[in-house]
Amino acid sequence: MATDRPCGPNILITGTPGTGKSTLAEELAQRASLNYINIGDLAKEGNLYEGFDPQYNCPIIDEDRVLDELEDQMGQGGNVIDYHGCEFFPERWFDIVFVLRTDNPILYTRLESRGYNGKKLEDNIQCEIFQTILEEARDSYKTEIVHELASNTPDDMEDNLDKILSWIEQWKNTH
Ligand SMILES: Nc1ncnc2c1ncn2[C@@H]1O[C@H](COP(=O)(O)OP(=O)(O)O)[C@@H](O)[C@H]1O
Repeated sequence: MATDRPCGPNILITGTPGTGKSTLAEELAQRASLNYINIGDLAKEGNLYEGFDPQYNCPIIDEDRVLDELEDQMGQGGNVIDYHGCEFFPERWFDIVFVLRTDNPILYTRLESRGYNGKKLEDNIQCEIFQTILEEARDSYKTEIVHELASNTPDDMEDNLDKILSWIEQWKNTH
């Protein structure tokens, strides 16, 4: 069947930092033979920044330049995008959006072991408590393509991979 995405579906894996986006998205891309794109790494490699946030001690991504950089590739399809936000991407880019969710004590431990502390740690925990990214995703995309996935344990990850891989098979059969 003809498709406007010759290389497969575009999948967004989003969620609060530490919920397991990179771990899941990299494995998914490998198993499904899709391109893995980590927005943070892409910005770093291309120096796609527009300033520095002293509060969080990190550079600020130049969203317009990130979008320009990815436009052609997203048009081809077959991409797994990994980013802790979802508002600035065009809605038309994604066929499905997964929002990873992690219980607070587990997330706290993961972020602490990543070296987060103080305000950065607290703000990220608050982000998860208030399900900020899930709300963002529901506001930015059709609700039927937004799916919440538990991401607490390795078993969760295997379940999530199975679910997404079978969704990809279905997508291929209908496009
Ligand atoms: N489903 C999971 N079960 C247990 N640990 C996980 C799971 N997913 C990720 N992790 C661990 O949590 C930490 C953060 O994962 P990472 O993929 O870097 O998160 P993110 O990309 O969302 O910031 C890593 O140490 C990773 O090994």
